[in-house]
Amino acid sequence: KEDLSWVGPLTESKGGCAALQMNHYPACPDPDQAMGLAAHTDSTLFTILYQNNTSGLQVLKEGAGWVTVPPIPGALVVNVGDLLHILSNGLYPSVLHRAMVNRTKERLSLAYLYGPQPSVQISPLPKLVGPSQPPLYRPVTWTEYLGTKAKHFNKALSCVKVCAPMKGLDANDHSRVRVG
Ligand SMILES: O=C(O)CCC(=O)C(=O)O
Ligand SMILES: [Fe+2]
Repeated sequence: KEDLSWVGPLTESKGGCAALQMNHYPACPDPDQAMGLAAHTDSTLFTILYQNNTSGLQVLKEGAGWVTVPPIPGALVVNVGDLLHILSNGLYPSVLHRAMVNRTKERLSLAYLYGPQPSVQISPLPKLVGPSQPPLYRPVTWTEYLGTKAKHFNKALSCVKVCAPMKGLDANDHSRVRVG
C-alpha cells in the first residue's frame, strides 16, 4: 500500500490511463534505406507489445548494440517506460528500442501504453532514495513529461534529472546514445 501512495488515495483513484497503438510496417524492398519506427523510449510506466510473426523490434543492449527481439508465438513483450524509470530512480531503466522494416513481409504490432492519471506527480519512490542514493529525478506529471518529450525527445529524461552524475558517463542517459 505504501508503495502505491504516489497514486493518491486508492479509494478515490480512477486507475491509470491507457492507449492502444496499432503499428503497420509494409514490406520495404530496400530495408537498409528505411526505418519503421525511429529509436525511442516509451513515455509510459510500461508498454505491453504484441508483434505478429515478422521480426523487426530491436532493443539497444549495452555492449552488444541493437539486438532483435524475435516474436515468440503466444508471448508478449513488456517494455519499461520513462515514468517507471523515474519512479524506480533509474533502477529499472527505460529501454531504447526501434522497429525495422522487412524486405518481403509486412509487420504488425500492437502496443498497450499504460501510465498514471495525467495529473499524478511521478517521482522516485521514497523507499528507493536515501542519503547514499539521492533522488535523480524531480517530480513530473505525465502531462508535463509528454510536453518535455515532444520538445526534447530522447533527451527528456535528462531534462527532468535533478543532479548530474559525479563522474563518467551515465549509462541511463539516452541522450548520449548514438543511434544507427
Ligand atoms: O513495432 C514495434 O515493435 C515497436 C512499437 C513501439 O515501439 C511503440 O509503439 O512504441
Ligand atoms: Fe515504443
